[in-house]
Amino acid sequence: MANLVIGLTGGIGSGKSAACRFFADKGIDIVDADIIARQVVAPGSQALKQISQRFSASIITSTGELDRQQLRNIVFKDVKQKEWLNQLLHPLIRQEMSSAVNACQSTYCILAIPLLIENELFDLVNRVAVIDCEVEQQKQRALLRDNSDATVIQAIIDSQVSREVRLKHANDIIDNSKDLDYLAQQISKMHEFYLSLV
Ligand SMILES: CC(C)(COP(=O)(O)OP(=O)(O)OC[C@H]1O[C@@H](n2cnc3c(N)ncnc32)[C@H](O)[C@@H]1O)[C@@H](O)C(=O)NCCC(=O)NCCS
Ligand SMILES: Nc1ncnc2c1ncn2[C@@H]1O[C@H](COP(=O)(O)OP(=O)(O)OP(=O)(O)O)[C@@H](O)[C@H]1O
Repeated sequence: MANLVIGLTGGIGSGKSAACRFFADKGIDIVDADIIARQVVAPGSQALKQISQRFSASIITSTGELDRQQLRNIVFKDVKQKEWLNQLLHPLIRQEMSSAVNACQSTYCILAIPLLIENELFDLVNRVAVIDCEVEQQKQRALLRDNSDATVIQAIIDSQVSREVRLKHANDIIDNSKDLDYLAQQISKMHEFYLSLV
């Protein structure tokens, strides 16, 4: 197990995955909650079966996979459905994250969790690092990346804590308001700092 677990968080489109790639380039083990969230609904899983029973069989594609776009459009338009999904998936995701962190080998590791603050997962990490940019940049980046309309992206932002609240919980702030080269520089500095702590 790594000596130091850094919880990396940030709103949709803030740059968590981009930041993780730069940490991984330095040999740091990454545990990514979004990847685990996909594994727990893999084809044939119990959770996927429960999702199709609640919504409709058409939420599973012909190849047996979850139609994520369809579920995204349902849950971010209806808070009750989102709560149901969260209650089903969050305990499973939490359990898998714990095991994955225990298996980390690098000097320190990164646990990237979009909802670290919302779900008060502070006991899983030693420090909280927030990847930060303007909300407008978040929206633009998420819109460019995802096949979602602006209303859905806004609904996701509204379901997460505000930038101000997130920053209040930060031990470390990673500025992602400029280009990716600038982000890489920020990560290099943060990497040196984390190495100095272990
Ligand atoms: C609704 C789903 C199927 C949509 O899938 P899709 O591939 O379109 O999006 P993806 O999973 O890549 O999530 C994109 C971003 O949306 C945000 N987001 C996802 N789920 C949630 C949620 N329940 N509450 C708030 N924000 C969320 C996060 O910022 C995340 O990084 C998926 O997000 C999901 O299963 N969500 C529930 C599990 C969850 O909470 N995952 C995120 C934290 S572990
Ligand atoms: N500094 C940057 N300049 C330009 N594009 C960026 C920058 N940082 C990230 N991006 C791009 O913005 C999009 C969102 O970034 P990324 O996927 O890393 O965010 P995320 O926080 O992981 O999002 P989510 O919470 O939705 O999973 C991606 O297409 C990414 O390549």
